[in-house]
Amino acid sequence: MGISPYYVLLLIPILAVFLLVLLYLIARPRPSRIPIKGRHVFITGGSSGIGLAIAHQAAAEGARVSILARNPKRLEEAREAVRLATGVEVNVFSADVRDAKAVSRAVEEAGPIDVLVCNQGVFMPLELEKQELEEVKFMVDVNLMGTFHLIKAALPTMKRRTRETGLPASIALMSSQAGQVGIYGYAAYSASKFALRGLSEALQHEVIADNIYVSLIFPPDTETPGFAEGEQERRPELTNIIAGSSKGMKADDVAKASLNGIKSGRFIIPCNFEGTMIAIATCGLSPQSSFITAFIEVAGASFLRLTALFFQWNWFCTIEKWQTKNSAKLKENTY
Ligand SMILES: NC(=O)C1=CN([C@@H]2O[C@H](COP(=O)(O)OP(=O)(O)OC[C@H]3O[C@@H](n4cnc5c(N)ncnc54)[C@H](OP(=O)(O)O)[C@@H]3O)[C@@H](O)[C@H]2O)C=CC1
Ligand SMILES: CCCCCCCCCCCCCCCC(=O)[C@@H](N)CO
Repeated sequence: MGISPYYVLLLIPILAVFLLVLLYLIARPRPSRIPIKGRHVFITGGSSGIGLAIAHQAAAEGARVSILARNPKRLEEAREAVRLATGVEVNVFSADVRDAKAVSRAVEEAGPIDVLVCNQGVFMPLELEKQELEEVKFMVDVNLMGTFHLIKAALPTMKRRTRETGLPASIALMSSQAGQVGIYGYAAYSASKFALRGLSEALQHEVIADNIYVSLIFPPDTETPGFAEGEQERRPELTNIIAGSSKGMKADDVAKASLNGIKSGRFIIPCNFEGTMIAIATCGLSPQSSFITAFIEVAGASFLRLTALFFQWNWFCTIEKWQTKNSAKLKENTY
């Protein structure tokens, strides 16, 4: 007599179903679809790399596209490239995002925005000790302050537009996997990208009543002109090794993941498999509209923490080995 111990096993699926139902009820913000077709998508840094790839795809999907960057020649080339590929005429705006007035003029001229993609960004990896404060400030100004300027300029008309059309809108910010985990060589860059997360979490609370969804995009190393130009050879070798833990991507694939995430109103948008793992490991107190992802976050928490600790262990070992090797070399050279 008595209850068979095997009944205990039944508890697992029952708990899982209970948890799924609970998460379905409480996941916030409520899921939404954000249409792109026929709507105004404004992309900063849209003349190169990831931004240009997003411009191409948004145009191909029937959006009205505007791009903003500094260099007018590169903007014209981008306009031409999108026209050749899709037949769509892109509006171009030359401005430096560090100049709040110039940003606000461009945004006004472009007209009300439905999807704002703050993608402009600069990256100069270097150990903080060797990096000039000027470069630190440059990254913070372009990556963080530039994003503030854009949102401040676009928000009032975006709000009016969602009220008038009844359709949800989106503000998407381009962070980086280096905005989820700080790694060697990225003290300044990571600071500028982590900051976007605080901005996004707070902003999502403030704009949900206006039917605006905030998205944060976290790409790994991506093949772009900006990445090819300086980063790969300039980057400290330890940064190369650690960043190599996450598989690199093509700009087109990052753009596809970004647009899919934006259209589904996702708060956090990972781009590759490692990115999905990092997103779950670093979910923290962030908004989550998908109850399925919420379920994975809850069920996977301890396992992913353990995995993350193994990654850190591996990285610290690499750093230690590297430094022992280098100090040996240094000694050789002095004798
Ligand atoms: N490539 C990568 O490995 C990764 C990139 N990212 C992020 O993705 C975003 C795009 O990167 P990626 O495509 O590689 O970069 P690129 O260097 O290829 O392009 C950067 C774009 O931003 C514009 N831009 C730069 N500074 C300013 C400024 N002050 N004002 C206005 N526009 C500016 C550039 O135009 P112009 O110079 O004419 O102003 C260009 O259009 C960045 O935010 C980056 O941090 C995230 C993870 C990985
Ligand atoms: C729990 C499981 C964890 C799994 C793996 C963790 C891997 C972390 C890799 C960090 C990569 C940082 C890339 C920065 C890209 C970038 O922004 C620059 N190219 C500049 O643009």
